[in-house]
Amino acid sequence: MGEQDMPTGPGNGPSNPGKRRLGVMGGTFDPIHHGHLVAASEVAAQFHLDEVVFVPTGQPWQKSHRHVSPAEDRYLMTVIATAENPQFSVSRIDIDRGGPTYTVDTLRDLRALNPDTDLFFITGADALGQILTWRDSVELFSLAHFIGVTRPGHDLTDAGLPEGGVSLVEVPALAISSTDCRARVAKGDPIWYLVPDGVVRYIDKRELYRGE
Ligand SMILES: Nc1ncnc2c1ncn2[C@@H]1O[C@H](COP(=O)(O)OP(=O)(O)OP(=O)(O)O)[C@@H](O)[C@H]1O
Ligand SMILES: O=C(O)c1ccc[n+]([C@@H]2O[C@H](COP(=O)([O-])O)[C@@H](O)[C@H]2O)c1
Repeated sequence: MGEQDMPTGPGNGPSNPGKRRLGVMGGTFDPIHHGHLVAASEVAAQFHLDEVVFVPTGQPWQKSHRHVSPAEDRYLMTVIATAENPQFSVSRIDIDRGGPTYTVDTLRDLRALNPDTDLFFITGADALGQILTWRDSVELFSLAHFIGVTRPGHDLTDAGLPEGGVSLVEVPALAISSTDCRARVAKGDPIWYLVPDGVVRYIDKRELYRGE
């Protein structure tokens, strides 16, 4: 996409020449898989992002009904998965803050750490559909532009969300979920090529998901 095709206007978020453009991909990443990586890569290209920071949750309060792997394991798998891409980084802010993870805190902290930067929060169709249940959901849209990406099995719609606050993006669809990866490991099925090779080896080394 050339500079002339740069997304602009109310539906495509801010276009402030000279300002850094930082993508934010929040997730529990239990484990991180190629669906996450493809979504981040595609949005980075389409929205001319300078960098995408992956932010593993500390305590995902909407997943409190199930066992979540230790934050350090999820953080390390995210580092392993993103290490080769110079445009990707990983932040510990949600883990180090402690307590339940709220995206409003993530975005406030990232704004403070990154002055003169426009933030683009990347989220899948399933999470986008739930956003009005998130803490301080009205404030969220003043802190970042939201980008909803397609995910097999979930309709991608911005119905009910503030006009101009959200862009919808088609990414090459990968029907991978962390839930399915965990279930495959528990059954002894392979997860090669669903997650990066280093993540397969880390899961094996740490014996994650075997008893689930
Ligand atoms: N295959 C996928 N395609 C596009 N987006 C995805 C995909 N998998 C996850 N996402 C998005 O990535 C973000 C983080 O997802 P998360 O870490 O919860 O993974 P998950 O696969 O949904 O996990 P789980 O199955 O445990 O709920 C969410 O916004 C989610 O919608
Ligand atoms: O802010 C909230 O209340 C909130 C509620 C649920 C999910 N989120 C965020 O949505 C992202 C994906 O979450 P999850 O649990 O689907 O991995 C992650 O960054 C979470 O912190 C945020």
